[in-house]
Amino acid sequence: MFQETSSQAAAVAEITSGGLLAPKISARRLNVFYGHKQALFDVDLDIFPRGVTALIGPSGCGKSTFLRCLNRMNDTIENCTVTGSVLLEGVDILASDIDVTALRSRVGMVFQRPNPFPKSIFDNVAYGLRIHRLAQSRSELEDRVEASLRGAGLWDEVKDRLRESGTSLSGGQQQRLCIARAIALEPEVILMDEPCSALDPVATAKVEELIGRLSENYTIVIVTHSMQQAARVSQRTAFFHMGRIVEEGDTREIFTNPKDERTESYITGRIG
Ligand SMILES: Nc1ncnc2c1ncn2[C@@H]1O[C@H](COP(=O)(O)OP(=O)(O)OP(=O)(O)O)[C@@H](O)[C@H]1O
Repeated sequence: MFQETSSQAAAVAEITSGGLLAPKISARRLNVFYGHKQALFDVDLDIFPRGVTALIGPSGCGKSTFLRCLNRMNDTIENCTVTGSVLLEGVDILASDIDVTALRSRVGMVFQRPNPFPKSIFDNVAYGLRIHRLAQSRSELEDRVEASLRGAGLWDEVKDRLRESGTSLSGGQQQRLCIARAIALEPEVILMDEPCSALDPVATAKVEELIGRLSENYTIVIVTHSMQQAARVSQRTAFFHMGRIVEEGDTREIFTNPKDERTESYITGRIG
């Protein structure tokens, strides 16, 4: 269950070396309401730079709601109110004067179902670069598209078909295309909401391997229903239950020596 690449091991060492690193993101007293229904209750969580933090817990416990707070995706949901603070390198991203478009280019997101635009493979990756005017010339655009596709481990599979539609790819390739689209903007943080739930085991393994490589350079937060996946890809884990964080910390510790009986029940399959 706990096979680590050397880079993941390095990330673990860095993250766990006496807590020397400042958190990349700190959520404090985060409360989220959908209308009158409260979905998160006073959630505090630090997310450390680089490496992977997994959010686990039973269905409806608030994992996706929490994830969406980290790049203000809850703003798009009518009736959703968020209180508390989410500090990204010390700056509260929930503040009213935050440029949400700029925030989302720093904190990218990959969704449960691969959602490529109905555009060519090239244009899917080029889209954000064009919108944000991140390439000054056609050749720079092409270079950045190639680098992003290489970064997502997809280049060799698509280099001869860049003009074909993104939707013509397999599900696993589409998800890696969405990851390429996210990393094209060189975000600092990548949020992943069950990125493998629609994929077969082979495609899942490729995306997990990719997550391991990306975690050398990016801070990754992943929601997963698979405890095996959380154990394989993450160095830190937070266990949510009924809108609260019950326990969080080193993944190995959470899975081998949980402190709270609700965590233990969940990881041993007694609640779920
Ligand atoms: N758009 C919404 N409108 C109203 N209630 C919502 C909305 N999204 C989520 N909720 C409610 O908020 C609570 C937390 O939901 P959330 O999707 O964050 O949980 P989750 O842990 O990600 O669940 P799952 O694992 O099933 O995806 C649930 O009770 C859910 O019904």
